[in-house]
Amino acid sequence: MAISLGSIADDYTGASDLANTLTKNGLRTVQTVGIPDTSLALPDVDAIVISLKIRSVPASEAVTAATEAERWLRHRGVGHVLYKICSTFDSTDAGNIGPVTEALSDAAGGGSVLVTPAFPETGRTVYFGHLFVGHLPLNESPLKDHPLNPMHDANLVRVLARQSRRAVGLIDLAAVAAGPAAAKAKLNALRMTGVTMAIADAIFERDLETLGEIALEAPVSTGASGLGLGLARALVRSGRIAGSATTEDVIRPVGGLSAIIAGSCSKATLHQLDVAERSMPVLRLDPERLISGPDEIAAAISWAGDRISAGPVIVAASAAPETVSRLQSQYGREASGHAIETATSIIAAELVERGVRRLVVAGGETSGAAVDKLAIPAFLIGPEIAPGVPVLRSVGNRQGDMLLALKSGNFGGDDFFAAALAMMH
Ligand SMILES: Nc1ncnc2c1ncn2[C@@H]1O[C@H](COP(=O)(O)OP(=O)(O)OP(=O)(O)O)[C@@H](O)[C@H]1O
Ligand SMILES: O=C(O)[C@@H](O)C(=O)CO
Repeated sequence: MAISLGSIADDYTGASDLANTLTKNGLRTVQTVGIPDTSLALPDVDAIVISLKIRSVPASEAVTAATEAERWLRHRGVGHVLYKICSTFDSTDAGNIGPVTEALSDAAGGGSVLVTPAFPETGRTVYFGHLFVGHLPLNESPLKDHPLNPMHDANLVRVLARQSRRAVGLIDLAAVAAGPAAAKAKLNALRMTGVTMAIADAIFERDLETLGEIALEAPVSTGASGLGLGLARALVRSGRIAGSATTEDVIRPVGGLSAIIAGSCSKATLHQLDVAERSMPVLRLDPERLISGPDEIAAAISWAGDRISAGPVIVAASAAPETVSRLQSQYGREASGHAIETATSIIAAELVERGVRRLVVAGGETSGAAVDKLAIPAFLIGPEIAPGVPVLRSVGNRQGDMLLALKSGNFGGDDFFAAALAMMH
């Protein structure tokens, strides 16, 4: 199997977002959960996206997991590895984007690394190193209230520098808009001054096409789906890939029951839950009871069990920022997040035991915990439900074929949940 592009994604929803972008741009892509076991039969693909759950773990753990995945990819002949990060640059001053990028680049022999979270299709643009979410700078966007990685600085050169040993510079829009030669010259000029990581501005897809072309000349790059688009288009343009990916067969019906589990507390998910509540039963979990013992989990499973044969149900831990901060000040940020993810993953697994085969999960960490609990080793990529969210078909799991959607917290339109279920039969 000749794999042209390898990616290591720092969370599972991010991995399916990237796999969706690569597929839409012609690359036959598979998403694996961790490094695939040798016994797992993978289809013939152009790109492989290894999903890890390393966005919010200690930096040293993230580095170990990512470098192991990099070694696995290089052994399979992958020439370029994209470290897939969040389009809102979710991280803390302790990492993990800087440390992992440096480790991957060092493992590949050093050199300059392009870094850009721009993803114009979902409103993420970078100008003079400042990340915008729609019309708002990152630090004024809803990401300022993220439960695990609140973002308080839109200047990514500064954010990345705080996490990194290497010096960080900027490839500004003027250089990017002038095309690959000018952007490359800027990257080289930075390198002459000892700067080997560069945040790259990008506002339009053509900027990402430029960046994809120069990124492909190096062994490693770091970015979100926008850079994935640039890399995929550069590979197809170069003739190295036929660009023939198709998705329709992936959504062959699987039958069974359907359910939605939400642990994302993003503004988008909270609104999507309110909209879905008009047409589906929604159970709002009590997060405090979830943390303090198993009763709330048992009650949720029983509530869902009573309703699910009549149609899809939603079980949600999601809450507004004030409620989240109250809980976090009582139990700690990581402890409460982890306890809630564990609880929602148990509920997801129990529902699958009771016949759910079509499952939507909202939230990256929440999806990671659920997919791990279900022990799904890989996914094939189906058609897109909303920008960044494809239908996935499970591969190699003991429950048999399932259709899933792993929704990044901030993605999807108002009616996302109904739209997702409408594509899964
Ligand atoms: N009511 C709540 N109070 C505190 N924390 C919560 C609550 N509900 C969920 N959480 C936690 O908030 C975190 C949400 O992170 P998650 O990655 O799942 O969503 P997201 O950040 O919106 O999605 P993405 O990473 O895809 O953007 C999880 O750790 C989850 O367990
Ligand atoms: O890039 C994004 O915004 C998403 O794919 C993601 O990583 C959210 O978890």
